[in-house]
Amino acid sequence: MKVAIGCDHGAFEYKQILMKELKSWGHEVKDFGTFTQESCDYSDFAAAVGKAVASGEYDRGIVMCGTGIGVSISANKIKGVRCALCSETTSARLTREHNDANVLAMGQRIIGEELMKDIAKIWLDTPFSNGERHVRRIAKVAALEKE
Ligand SMILES: O=C(CO)[C@H](O)[C@H](O)[C@H](O)COP(=O)(O)O
Repeated sequence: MKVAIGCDHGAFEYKQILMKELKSWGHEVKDFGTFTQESCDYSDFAAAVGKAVASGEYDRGIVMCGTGIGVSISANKIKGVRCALCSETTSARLTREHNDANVLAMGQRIIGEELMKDIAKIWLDTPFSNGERHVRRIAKVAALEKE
Protein backbone atom coordinates (compact mmCIF):
# COMPACT_ATOMS: atom_id res chain seq x y z
CA MET A 1 0.00 0.00 0.00
CA LYS A 2 1.14 3.59 -0.58
CA VAL A 3 1.11 5.29 2.82
CA ALA A 4 1.55 9.02 3.50
CA ILE A 5 2.77 9.89 6.99
CA GLY A 6 3.19 13.15 8.87
CA CYS A 7 3.52 14.54 12.38
CA ASP A 8 4.44 17.58 14.45
CA HIS A 9 7.33 17.76 16.92
CA GLY A 10 5.18 16.01 19.54
CA ALA A 11 5.31 12.73 17.62
CA PHE A 12 8.55 12.97 15.67
CA GLU A 13 10.05 9.98 17.49
CA TYR A 14 7.01 7.76 16.81
CA LYS A 15 6.95 8.74 13.15
CA GLN A 16 10.55 7.64 12.71
CA ILE A 17 9.83 4.32 14.46
CA LEU A 18 6.59 3.69 12.58
CA MET A 19 8.09 4.45 9.18
CA LYS A 20 10.59 1.62 9.68
CA GLU A 21 7.77 -0.73 10.67
CA LEU A 22 5.62 0.24 7.70
CA LYS A 23 8.48 -0.47 5.31
CA SER A 24 9.15 -3.83 6.99
CA TRP A 25 5.47 -4.69 6.44
CA GLY A 26 5.92 -4.06 2.73
CA HIS A 27 4.33 -0.62 2.42
CA GLU A 28 5.65 2.23 0.31
CA VAL A 29 6.00 5.21 2.64
CA LYS A 30 6.22 8.93 1.91
CA ASP A 31 7.29 11.18 4.77
CA PHE A 32 5.53 14.56 4.71
CA GLY A 33 7.45 15.81 7.77
CA THR A 34 8.12 17.22 10.21
CA PHE A 35 11.78 16.38 9.81
CA THR A 36 13.21 17.66 13.11
CA GLN A 37 12.19 17.85 16.80
CA GLU A 38 11.83 21.64 16.52
CA SER A 39 8.46 23.04 17.55
CA CYS A 40 6.08 23.35 14.59
CA ASP A 41 2.37 23.47 13.75
CA TYR A 42 0.49 20.14 13.43
CA SER A 43 -2.01 21.45 10.88
CA ASP A 44 0.69 21.89 8.23
CA PHE A 45 1.61 18.22 8.22
CA ALA A 46 -1.89 16.85 8.73
CA ALA A 47 -3.11 18.89 5.76
CA ALA A 48 -0.26 17.68 3.55
CA VAL A 49 -1.04 14.04 4.37
CA GLY A 50 -4.78 14.57 4.04
CA LYS A 51 -4.41 16.16 0.61
CA ALA A 52 -2.11 13.37 -0.56
CA VAL A 53 -4.77 10.80 0.37
CA ALA A 54 -7.80 12.79 -0.82
CA SER A 55 -6.16 13.27 -4.22
CA GLY A 56 -5.84 9.51 -4.62
CA GLU A 57 -2.07 9.66 -4.84
CA TYR A 58 -1.75 7.67 -1.60
CA ASP A 59 -3.97 4.82 -0.40
CA ARG A 60 -3.85 5.73 3.29
CA GLY A 61 -2.47 8.37 5.61
CA ILE A 62 -1.14 8.32 9.15
CA VAL A 63 -0.87 11.54 11.17
CA MET A 64 0.51 11.97 14.66
CA CYS A 65 1.03 14.70 17.25
CA GLY A 66 1.23 14.80 21.04
CA THR A 67 -2.36 13.68 21.56
CA GLY A 68 -3.42 12.92 17.99
CA ILE A 69 -6.20 15.47 18.40
CA GLY A 70 -4.69 18.44 16.56
CA VAL A 71 -3.76 16.36 13.54
CA SER A 72 -7.13 14.58 13.43
CA ILE A 73 -9.08 17.84 13.59
CA SER A 74 -6.89 19.26 10.83
CA ALA A 75 -6.94 16.22 8.54
CA ASN A 76 -10.74 16.07 8.75
CA LYS A 77 -10.95 19.58 7.28
CA ILE A 78 -9.71 18.18 3.96
CA LYS A 79 -12.54 17.09 1.67
CA GLY A 80 -12.59 13.32 1.21
CA VAL A 81 -10.64 12.60 4.38
CA ARG A 82 -12.12 10.36 7.04
CA CYS A 83 -9.58 10.57 9.83
CA ALA A 84 -9.99 8.44 12.95
CA LEU A 85 -8.10 9.10 16.17
CA CYS A 86 -7.33 5.71 17.75
CA SER A 87 -5.78 4.86 21.09
CA GLU A 88 -6.71 1.15 21.10
CA THR A 89 -6.97 -1.63 18.55
CA THR A 90 -10.74 -2.23 18.59
CA SER A 91 -11.42 1.26 17.28
CA ALA A 92 -8.66 0.82 14.71
CA ARG A 93 -10.43 -2.29 13.35
CA LEU A 94 -13.94 -0.85 13.52
CA THR A 95 -13.08 2.45 11.90
CA ARG A 96 -11.87 0.51 8.89
CA GLU A 97 -14.83 -1.90 8.82
CA HIS A 98 -17.52 0.72 9.46
CA ASN A 99 -16.14 4.14 8.48
CA ASP A 100 -13.64 3.19 5.79
CA ALA A 101 -11.27 5.63 7.52
CA ASN A 102 -8.54 6.63 5.11
CA VAL A 103 -6.39 8.49 7.62
CA LEU A 104 -5.34 7.27 11.08
CA ALA A 105 -4.37 9.65 13.89
CA MET A 106 -2.42 8.68 17.01
CA GLY A 107 -0.79 10.53 19.91
CA GLN A 108 2.76 9.91 21.09
CA ARG A 109 2.04 11.41 24.51
CA ILE A 110 -0.98 9.11 24.94
CA ILE A 111 -0.11 5.57 23.84
CA GLY A 112 2.93 3.32 24.17
CA GLU A 113 5.19 2.44 21.29
CA GLU A 114 4.06 -1.18 20.90
CA LEU A 115 0.40 -0.20 21.00
CA MET A 116 1.08 2.44 18.35
CA LYS A 117 2.55 -0.24 16.08
CA ASP A 118 -0.35 -2.68 16.78
CA ILE A 119 -2.96 -0.01 16.02
CA ALA A 120 -1.25 0.89 12.75
CA LYS A 121 -0.91 -2.77 11.69
CA ILE A 122 -4.54 -3.62 12.40
CA TRP A 123 -5.79 -0.42 10.78
CA LEU A 124 -3.76 -1.02 7.62
CA ASP A 125 -4.70 -4.71 7.37
CA THR A 126 -8.45 -4.40 7.98
CA PRO A 127 -10.64 -3.99 4.87
CA PHE A 128 -13.83 -1.92 4.70
CA SER A 129 -16.81 -4.24 5.30
CA ASN A 130 -18.72 -2.70 2.37
CA GLY A 131 -21.93 -3.25 4.32
CA GLU A 132 -24.93 -1.46 2.81
CA ARG A 133 -25.62 0.54 5.98
CA HIS A 134 -22.03 1.66 6.23
CA VAL A 135 -21.89 2.72 2.58
CA ARG A 136 -25.09 4.74 3.11
CA ARG A 137 -23.72 6.45 6.24
CA ILE A 138 -20.38 7.31 4.63
CA ALA A 139 -22.26 8.85 1.69
CA LYS A 140 -24.22 10.99 4.18
CA VAL A 141 -20.98 12.10 5.82
CA ALA A 142 -19.56 13.01 2.38
CA ALA A 143 -22.73 15.01 1.65
CA LEU A 144 -21.99 17.16 4.70
CA GLU A 145 -18.88 18.42 2.92
CA LYS A 146 -21.13 20.04 0.29
CA GLU A 147 -23.33 21.98 2.73
O1 LIG B 1 -2.70 19.27 19.04
C1 LIG B 1 -2.24 18.76 20.02
C2 LIG B 1 -2.98 18.81 21.30
O2 LIG B 1 -4.22 18.23 21.01
C3 LIG B 1 -0.95 18.07 19.99
O3 LIG B 1 -0.76 17.24 21.08
C4 LIG B 1 0.27 18.95 19.80
O4 LIG B 1 1.30 18.07 19.50
C5 LIG B 1 0.57 19.75 21.03
O5 LIG B 1 -0.37 20.77 21.22
C6 LIG B 1 1.97 20.35 20.98
O6 LIG B 1 2.20 20.97 22.20
P1 LIG B 1 3.52 21.74 22.53
O7 LIG B 1 3.32 22.27 23.93
O8 LIG B 1 3.68 22.84 21.52
O9 LIG B 1 4.67 20.75 22.45
